[in-house]
Amino acid sequence: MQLISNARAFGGEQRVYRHRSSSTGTDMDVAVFLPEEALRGELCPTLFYLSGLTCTWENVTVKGGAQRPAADHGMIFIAPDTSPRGEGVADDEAYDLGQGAGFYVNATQEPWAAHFRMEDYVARELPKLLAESLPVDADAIGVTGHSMGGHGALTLAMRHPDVFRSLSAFAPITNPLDCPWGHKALGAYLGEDRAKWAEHDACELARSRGFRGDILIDQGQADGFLEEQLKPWAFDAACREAGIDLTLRLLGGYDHSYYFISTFMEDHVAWHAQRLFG
Ligand SMILES: N[C@@H](CCC(=O)N[C@@H](CS)C(=O)NCC(=O)O)C(=O)O
Repeated sequence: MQLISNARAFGGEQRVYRHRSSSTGTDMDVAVFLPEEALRGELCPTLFYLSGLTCTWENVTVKGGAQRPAADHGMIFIAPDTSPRGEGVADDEAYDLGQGAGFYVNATQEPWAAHFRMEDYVARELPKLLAESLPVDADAIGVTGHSMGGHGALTLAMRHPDVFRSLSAFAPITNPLDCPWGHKALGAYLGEDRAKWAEHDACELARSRGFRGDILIDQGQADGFLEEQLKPWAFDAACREAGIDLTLRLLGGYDHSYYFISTFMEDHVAWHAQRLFG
């Protein structure tokens, strides 16, 4: 891993690394906040934050406000990119497909299949690479995310319970089988067989695989994507059916932006800290 930047923050360090990814076949950038404990070499619980459409590692790193609570709890905070990037990588003019919109799946369809392998990257390659290179406690990794990244957090945690032990999300896409973003992206990456989409639908996964812990979701009630794209009530119903303990907080007046995320980031870091510190 090549260190691209490093800045002191809250007694720790905010770093950005670049590394060659065997999953995507591209260089990937990833932001890593290390608290003071990690700088001393102590193994630390670690929270992955998966970002939404159009984002890179940078949005949450500069606007999410995660560093102070991560430092307070002695947690490492990881912000991966949302897709492979670069000239040789397929793309689409729309903001909700291609670069910046990897949807945390392994694409099987052309022209995406060569590089768009974000599930392997986030759930397999990155936890291993980080645990080998930094004081990441591989037995204490949690995952959260926003919007498309909330979908990534919910689905990857349920598909990879050996990797992710605690789970929360901000305004997640909960039912891609039943929303325009989901139809477009999963159709493009996985093809038209809806049975393949169901393997990456949080509602379906709640019923088929479940999650052994409890789950926190925060959702702003003034979020413009709420009714058409996010549908947290669908996930609420699925969790009730599956007997999963979901805390769904509907927050009056909050929208889809990083003002919303930064307001509640502290609660999410604390949620994961309570579950990861054994
Ligand atoms: N650009 C899109 C919306 C994209 C969007 O809202 N992206 C969210 C994630 S789904 C985000 O985090 N944007 C980056 C930011 O706010 O820094 C639109 O115009 O409708």
